[in-house]
Amino acid sequence: MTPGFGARLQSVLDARGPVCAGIDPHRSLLSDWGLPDTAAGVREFGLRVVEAATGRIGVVKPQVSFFERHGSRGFAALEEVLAAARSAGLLVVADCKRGDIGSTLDAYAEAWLTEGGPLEADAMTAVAYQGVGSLDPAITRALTGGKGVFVLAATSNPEARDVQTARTIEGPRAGRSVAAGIVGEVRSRNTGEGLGSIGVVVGATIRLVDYGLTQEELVGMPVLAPGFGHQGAKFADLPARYGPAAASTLVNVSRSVLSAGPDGLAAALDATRKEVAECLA
Ligand SMILES: O=C(O)c1cc(=O)[nH]c(=O)n1[C@@H]1O[C@H](COP(=O)(O)O)[C@@H](O)[C@H]1O
Repeated sequence: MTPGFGARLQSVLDARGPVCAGIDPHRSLLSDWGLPDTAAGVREFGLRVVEAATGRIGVVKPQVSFFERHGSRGFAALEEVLAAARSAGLLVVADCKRGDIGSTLDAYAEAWLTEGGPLEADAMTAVAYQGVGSLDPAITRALTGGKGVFVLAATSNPEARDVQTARTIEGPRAGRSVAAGIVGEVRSRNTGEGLGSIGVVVGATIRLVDYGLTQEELVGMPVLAPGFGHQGAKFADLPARYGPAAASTLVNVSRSVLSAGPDGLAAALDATRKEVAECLA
């Protein structure tokens, strides 16, 4: 039987720590790295990040948008980056942030979560604005195929606050925040022992209490935490922000390490891994 994503992630967390490097080839970073703003440029950028991450950390998160900008050639580049990362033994979270009615969402999930597919990743990010139930086709594919899904719950960007702190008026979690409703729904999809395969995105820039969430509600499922560095969150905040859930929280770093450039990236990842480990000790 294929091991679940949660179990695979747990092994990676134990062996290599929680740092997840974003593969975010922003136009400005491409220029700083001396690469062209073309499909060839994003391909080279992605492969360099994979090379630096290999043996240093356990997880990478390619940001699909920066590849999609270059159309079919960008997607071809992304296919190569995904394959290189997976064959280097890295866990890959495709940051595609998909959301739609279930039947359509299933096709997105097929793209990112099918074993042997051209865009195969280990997990994908998904948006629950149409209800967590609309994501069930992806969740089912993940649970049966050893893959994972990270559902946006309380995101790192300030514009999301109104929507995500709004109180629901019906359903099993009536009166709770939208963010807490999503966390509860996602939580109920994880069954069995150990770390679940279906997780949530909870930005490191926010205070859980402001979003009607508790740290305990996050325990047992993977948490993807973006917002460190450029968006202002500090690694030192990790224990206070996530409490007991910090042990299963992926610490995403994108621009803060990518800005070190191709020659400085390996050292930046080493330093980040060390600093994060110290903050969690
Ligand atoms: O799902 C995500 O990864 C994500 C969710 C969120 O709430 N905030 C957020 O910044 N992200 C992503 O995390 C990365 C953050 O990049 P930096 O701000 O450069 O570290 C980007 O790829 C964002 O798209």
